Amino acid sequence: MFRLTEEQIRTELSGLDGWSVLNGKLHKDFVFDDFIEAFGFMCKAAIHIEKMNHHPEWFNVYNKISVDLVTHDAGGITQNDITLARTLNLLEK
Ligand SMILES: C[C@H](O)[C@H](O)[C@H]1CNC2=NC(N)=NC(=O)C2=N1
Repeated sequence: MFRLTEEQIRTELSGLDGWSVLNGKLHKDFVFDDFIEAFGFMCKAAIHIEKMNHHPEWFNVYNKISVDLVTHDAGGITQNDITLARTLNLLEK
């Protein structure tokens, strides 16, 4: 898996609501109604994450989840990170 160029990342970001590049990783802060909604999102996401074998760096406090996506094996952002970001946005609804 190859790292995406700045240009490719910028293009992909235009279709990824709420995501940005922060410290070389795709970043988004999710906010839910309460802790159970937030944790339920993490549970739903876990199924897709495991299926993709592509894992986020995420931090949860009560109803908020900060997510960072980077491909560790490539040392940067790859298509897998874009795909997972898109998947997380679909689960957010
Ligand atoms: C052994 C296992 O397949 C690898 O470590 C996978 C697991 N999940 C992963 N997740 C992420 N974000 N990056 C990786 O490079 C990665 N590699």
